[in-house]
Amino acid sequence: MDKLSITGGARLAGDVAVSGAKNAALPILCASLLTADTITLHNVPALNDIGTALRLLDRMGVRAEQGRDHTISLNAAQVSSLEAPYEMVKTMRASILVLGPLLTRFGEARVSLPGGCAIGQRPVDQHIKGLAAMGADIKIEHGFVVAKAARLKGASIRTDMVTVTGTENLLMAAVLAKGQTILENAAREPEISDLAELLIKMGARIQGHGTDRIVIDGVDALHGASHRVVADRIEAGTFLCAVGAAGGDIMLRQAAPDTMGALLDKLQEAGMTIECGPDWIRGTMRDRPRAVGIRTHEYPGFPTDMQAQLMALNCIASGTAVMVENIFENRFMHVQELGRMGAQIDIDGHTAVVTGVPALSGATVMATDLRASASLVIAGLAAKGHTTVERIYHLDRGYEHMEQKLRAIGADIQRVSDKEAA
Ligand SMILES: CC(=O)N[C@H]1[C@@H](OP(=O)(O)OP(=O)(O)OC[C@H]2O[C@@H](n3ccc(=O)[nH]c3=O)[C@H](O)[C@@H]2O)O[C@H](CO)[C@@H](O)[C@@H]1O
Ligand SMILES: C=C(OP(=O)(O)O)C(=O)O
Repeated sequence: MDKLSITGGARLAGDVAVSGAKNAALPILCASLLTADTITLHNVPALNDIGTALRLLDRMGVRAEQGRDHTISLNAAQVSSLEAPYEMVKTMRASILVLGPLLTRFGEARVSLPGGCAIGQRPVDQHIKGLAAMGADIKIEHGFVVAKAARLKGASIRTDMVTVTGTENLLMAAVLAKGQTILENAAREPEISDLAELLIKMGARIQGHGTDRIVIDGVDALHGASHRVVADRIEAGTFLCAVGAAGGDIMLRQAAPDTMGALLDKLQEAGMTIECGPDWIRGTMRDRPRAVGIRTHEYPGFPTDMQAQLMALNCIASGTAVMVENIFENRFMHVQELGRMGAQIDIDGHTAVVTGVPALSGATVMATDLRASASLVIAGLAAKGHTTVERIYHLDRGYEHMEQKLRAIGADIQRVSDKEAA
């Protein structure tokens, strides 16, 4: 398994091009199942999760052609399997996003039930409840969600909690359903709006995306379209936190600052100077950061996917930060590893109290999930001495060439592959 070897202390300065958003690209790839025409996507990030999604679609008979410059064309004219097997769903929970498209276009689907994962149980009961309300005969059988419906019917659906992939699955199911679907308590994440914009280009009739009430009038068929995936606000935020913790001056290009309000406010509160244009963000950090408290919340609140990275910054900030994780029950797995680097963090339930120390000290640490891994990298960049981050396959799931992008702005960071380490 690859590791990252980091020598901390370098100031970070320069330009970074932000990749397309993993969490927008994954539902958008699955949306290709909704039509027999070709969908052409630009700005698709080169990530392991995207590879997994393409392999899953390939097994179903979707033909994909990878062009240059992060472009992929997909054609689902010859779908031959309506099943998402366990081996794929277990490596990527977002595989559940094929359920809505398969069921609504082909009238049946068999998708392995995702298990829990490091950050929490993450059930998919709301996806199932919504599809049942649209008339699907849906049950759990031998670890699979098995669903059938001659044609889904529009329905009024209020999910019990705000769910991102739940909203996406129901949105994709509703675009080909008969009649009108109203999704109440819908998630408002920018990745949902990005998916809705592609669906509208394909001929779907959707209103209210980006709000908590989405109204969809089903159509009989969708057609081909092309679309550029929105910038990854979490990747951009991760680089800003790295500069916030290590010090420096970064220019993020191809970014979407309008999707990052809650984080940008907090970084300014921490002492970072932020300037933005329509598609760029410049972040400058000259002094030691000030500790900043957050409560994670659904968009437009502070994203849970940025909690771990901001915690790394708080570890070396002046003052004490109270950080509350409201979305996932077990998303403090990085705390113990940060502690091995000298961080002072107390956890009480879903609250972490981080008392900043003047400096962290490098150590060997183990990554446990995607954003936890990113927080350990940030801590390593800011720490004194040498840090090894083990098990970085989590990082490769969601960050495109992270170490190369960091090296280009002055970080001393190397990937050590299995063979070299042996
Ligand atoms: C691929 C993708 O886009 N992943 C993102 C998506 O995950 P994901 O869509 O899985 O997260 P959800 O928004 O569904 O989860 C929010 C909360 O609702 C709970 N829940 C959800 C669905 C359900 O049927 N039942 C239920 O109880 C979950 O356990 C969690 O506690 O949104 C999360 C919250 O912003 C992000 O951290 C993930 O990066
Ligand atoms: C939790 C995340 O992703 P996933 O839902 O794919 O596990 C993430 O992107 O931080």
